[in-house]
Amino acid sequence: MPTLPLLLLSPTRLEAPFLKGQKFDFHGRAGLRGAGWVWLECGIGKVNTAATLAAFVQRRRFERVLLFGIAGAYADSGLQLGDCALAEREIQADLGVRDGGLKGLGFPSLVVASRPYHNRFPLDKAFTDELKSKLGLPGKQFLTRDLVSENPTEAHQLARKWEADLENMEGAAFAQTCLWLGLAGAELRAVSNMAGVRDKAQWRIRQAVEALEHHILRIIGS
Ligand SMILES: O=C(O)c1cccc(C(=O)CC[C@H]2O[C@@H](n3cnc4c(=O)[nH]cnc43)[C@H](O)[C@@H]2O)c1
Repeated sequence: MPTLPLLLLSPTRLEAPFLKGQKFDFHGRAGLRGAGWVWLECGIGKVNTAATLAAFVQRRRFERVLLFGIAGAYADSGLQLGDCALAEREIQADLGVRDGGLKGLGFPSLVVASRPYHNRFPLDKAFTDELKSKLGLPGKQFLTRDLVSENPTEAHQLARKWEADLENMEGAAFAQTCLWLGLAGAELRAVSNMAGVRDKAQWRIRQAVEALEHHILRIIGS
């Protein structure tokens, strides 16, 4: 029996220039079909990501979904520019009250199999562990916000408050949507910048995308 294709998502097509496949369009989002995989651009930010994923899987069958892209590393994460990591957990850092997140409002954002989730969403453990050992990458705590850290002090405070290693703008929405829909989700990020550093001369986007290329091509077996 044929297995279902792997669904790959990235916020922009700039993070996936190395994928070659049959082009398609999904409500203005770029897509590609390859042997055993489908790639879809999900857009920047949480709303774009959750909406695109939920709409796309409504009429198509997938078991496994991998979100990949660039990200900012927090200074104490042990991650350097160009390094990659897989998410053990995603933190939705925008929701609820400043001290206490959504628990402070007294209700969860999601309940699955009687388990409440507030601001922290695990990625699928089996899929993530498989990728960690196949690719030799560490598992880290990822944090998602609509607003990026705009200076090192803000980045440091966020990292300390949430015990996070890496900052991005989509992952928590992806992890929450996967949990809700019963999809096995994993997330791979390459460090393009240190979080809070806005000087693009200090960013290494090309190096990060090359690191993504290395790992994604291994995953899809190209
Ligand atoms: O101009 C800035 O200060 C700035 C800071 C962070 C990111 C950007 C972007 O335009 C990229 C957003 C895009 O890439 C991911 N990303 C990459 N680095 C970070 C980060 O340090 N904090 C949050 N997100 C980051 C993000 O997931 C988006 O898809 C501009």
